[in-house]
Amino acid sequence: MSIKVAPSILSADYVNLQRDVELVEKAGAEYLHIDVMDGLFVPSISYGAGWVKALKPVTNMVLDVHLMVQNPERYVDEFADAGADIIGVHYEATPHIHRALQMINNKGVKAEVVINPGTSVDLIKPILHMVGQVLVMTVNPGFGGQKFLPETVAKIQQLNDLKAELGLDYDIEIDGGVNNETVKAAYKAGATVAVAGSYLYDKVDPAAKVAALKDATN
Ligand SMILES: O=C(CO)[C@H](O)[C@H](O)COP(=O)(O)O
Ligand SMILES: [Co+2]
Repeated sequence: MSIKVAPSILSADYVNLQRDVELVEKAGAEYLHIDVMDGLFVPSISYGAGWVKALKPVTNMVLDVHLMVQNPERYVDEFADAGADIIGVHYEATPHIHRALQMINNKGVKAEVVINPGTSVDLIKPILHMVGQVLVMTVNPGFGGQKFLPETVAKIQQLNDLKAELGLDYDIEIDGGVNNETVKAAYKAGATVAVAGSYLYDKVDPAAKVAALKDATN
């Protein structure tokens, strides 16, 4: 089975957002990745729960919300109520990662923990049983268009091994610098979902790029 594709709207044309969303959905993308940035955890400010609410009725894709926000537990209810299907919180963004994941699970939303390139998988072992998805950042968070960091592949492999060892069933998502070449090693190591922003949207034909990611992981 090929990798699930999660286009990041960070690189889409905001004035023609519905068009760009429909393009990738028709091409077979399963998730829509929504990057929320607060100007504190990461330098930029992007968009909030209002965008999730607006996108909910125009797509059947899984709304995959990546909170790059300090103390994300402050916003869990708001994003869940807006229609998020998955809410991801950074291990590095809160001293209360367990509580944040509890809150997401209590809302009936799939909980995701996110780790930066400098964060070890060992640190999230105690909470892996609480998540439906782990997001391994393959760049440092905050910006689209960066280069994939190959040293993150070992962490994907470790998470895949742990899944079997602990008898758990989470998806492993990768985010940052993903294209039809970099996706290959990550898929081989166990990645099941690939976020792609600039690769899909910066140049021509996002639909062909969705197909290329699937072909590269077939
Ligand atoms: O979380 C993110 C940035 O922090 C984005 O999802 C990611 O950067 C996607 O962009 P690209 O595919 O261009 O690297
Ligand atoms: Co992201």
